[in-house]
Formats: sequence, structure tokens, C-alpha cells
Amino acid sequence: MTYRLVLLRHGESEWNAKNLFTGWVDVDLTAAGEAEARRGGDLLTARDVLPDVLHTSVLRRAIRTANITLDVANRHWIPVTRSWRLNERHYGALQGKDKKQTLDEFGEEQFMLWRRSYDTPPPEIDDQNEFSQFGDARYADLPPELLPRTECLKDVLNRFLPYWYDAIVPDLRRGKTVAVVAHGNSLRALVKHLDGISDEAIAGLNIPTGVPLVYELDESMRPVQAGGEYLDPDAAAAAIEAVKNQGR
Ligand SMILES: O=C(O)[C@@H](CO)OP(=O)(O)O
Repeated sequence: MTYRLVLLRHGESEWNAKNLFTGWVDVDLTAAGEAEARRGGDLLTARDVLPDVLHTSVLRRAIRTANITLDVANRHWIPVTRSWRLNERHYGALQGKDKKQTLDEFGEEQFMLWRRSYDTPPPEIDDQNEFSQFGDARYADLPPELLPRTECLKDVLNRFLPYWYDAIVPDLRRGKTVAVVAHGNSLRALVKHLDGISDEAIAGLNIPTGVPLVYELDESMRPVQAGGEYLDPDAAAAAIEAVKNQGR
């Protein structure tokens, strides 16, 4: 028996369009992002990959993408669960900063370490910073020591995995087609785990906005085909290039 998992990064956000580091800042989708979410729903319908359950972050851009995609696929009625563990990587003091200006100020090496390395987090954000999540009602029940002030990809993987094992895998084992609608870096963490990508190689992996990535998983919850399958490979390739070149 195999299991079906669908990963979807939210459509273009307002801060993707403005080239700003976003992380946990709760920005909305652009009109282009909404269109990507609709297209995601069309692709799921055309390929008959219809989710039975969906997991998403507690951030608006993922929630709205999930709602639009499910609506278009006529699956608006399925159970949805949200968790902060699926949130984008907390970008620390870089949240709200322009990617190009950051690249110019700190240089290519530091910029890429912060952006794509496995274990180098950006500097912590100050609680008084306008883009801090300190005091945000949606994290009120979270033990204070779990609320990040910055994260590297390793931190994201460590907080994502408990949810993977405790919430997503049980749904897969029940034979459900499971959709996970999340973010560039939280999905990089999951893909690293699934495909067993090394700490070094993960720096070169980018996830495109709005193109469903389907994994068939075996009994040990490992991909039958490494890397899964993008439902629109051409759109995925173009969008991956765009993500890679942000800041340039
Ligand atoms: O700003 C962010 O939160 C992320 C995703 O949009 O950006 P990056 O691709 O640079 O990690």
C-alpha cells in the first residue's frame, strides 16, 4: 500500500511581491497569489488528486491559499487543521527588511547563509520591533520558550517533525489523501526529511509558490519517487528560478 501527500506553498504574498523578508509576519496574498491558488485547485481537479484532509499554518497567506484551492477543487468541506508548527521560518531581525538592500549591505555569503543555510539563524528580533510576534493572540497558548525570535532551517525541522509524526502521518495511515499548505521554508524542511537531503544540499532547494507537489509514500513514509511530482513541472521550474533570484 502507498500513501498520497500533496504539498502546496501559498501563492504570491504582498511581501513576496515587494521583495521583503516575511517569516511570521501575517501578510495577505496578492491578486496574482489568489490566481495561483485557483490554478492549484484546477490542477488538483484535472489530475484527480482530491485532498480528504488538509493541514495548514496559522498564517493568512497559507490559510487563504488553502481555502481558495479547496473551493476551486470542490473540497471546501473537508476537515482542516492549523498549527504554528507549519508556519514559515521565523526570519528574526530580517523580518520586514528588503532582500536586495540586505544583500547589498551584508554581501552574498552572509545573505545566503541567512537565507538558505541549514543551521545559521539570522539575528534575533527584538520584542519591541514592529514585526515581532511577541504578544500576538494566536500564540498565547504556546509555552513562551517555544515562541521563536529567529529560526534556522534546522529549528524549523525540529518544530515541524512532532506535527508530522503526530498529526499528518496518522491521517496518511488512515488512507487519506493529505494536503499540507504551508511556506517556502517550512516545506523545504519537510522535503529535506522526506527525501533525506543532506544539510549542504538543502541550500540549493527552492519551493515554488502555488504549484502542487505530490508524493507517493511507501510503508516507511518515504517517497516512492525521490522529489515527488509537480503537477505543472514547467510552472514549477519558472517559479523556482524566481524564488532563487530574489534579492538580485
Ligand atoms: O521571506 C520569507 O519569509 C521567505 C519566503 O517568502 O523568503 P526566502 O525565500 O528568502 O526564504
